[in-house]
Amino acid sequence: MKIEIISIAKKERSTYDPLYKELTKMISRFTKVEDIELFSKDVTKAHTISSDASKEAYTRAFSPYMGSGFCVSLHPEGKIIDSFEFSKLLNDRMSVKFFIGGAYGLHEDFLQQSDAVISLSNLTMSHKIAKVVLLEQIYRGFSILSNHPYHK
Ligand SMILES: C[S@@+](CC[C@H](N)C(=O)[O-])C[C@H]1O[C@@H](n2cnc3c(N)ncnc32)[C@H](O)[C@@H]1O
Repeated sequence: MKIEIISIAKKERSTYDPLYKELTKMISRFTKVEDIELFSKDVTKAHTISSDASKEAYTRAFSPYMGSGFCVSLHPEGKIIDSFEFSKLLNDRMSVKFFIGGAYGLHEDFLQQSDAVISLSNLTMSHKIAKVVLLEQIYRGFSILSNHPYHK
């Protein structure tokens, strides 16, 4: 199985890097996670235009990654699920792709194309924090699926 986390984010050092590294290492006992950060000139330009233009640019950046695998979009107004439901997203799949939007979120059309749209809570988080929470839930999800004591 392969997991990809694809986000609209500048490739730069972050305070959260040690957490990403630690959680990715924990998950590696179950599967490999690839962290893909995208921030094209198209996105930079769209940010100077409008929220809609920005969301369209995010969709263009994501489009090469859509169409294969099980595509899960992260959206504050998505479906609130618990960790057991989250674990089912990972169960028996060859490829799962998680999409984290940019400053303006994700386009409605993109959300409709996704196989699932989930919320991590009613709180809106920065994309960097959303990735930390997502990684921890991926580890917890695999722990649930394999009856590992991490999830008590
Ligand atoms: C700064 S937020 C975007 C906020 C934007 N106003 C919106 O409504 O989506 C950047 C990204 O982080 C992710 N995110 C933030 N909070 C989230 C939450 N509570 N649940 C799921 N994803 C979240 C989403 O992918 C979002 O597109």
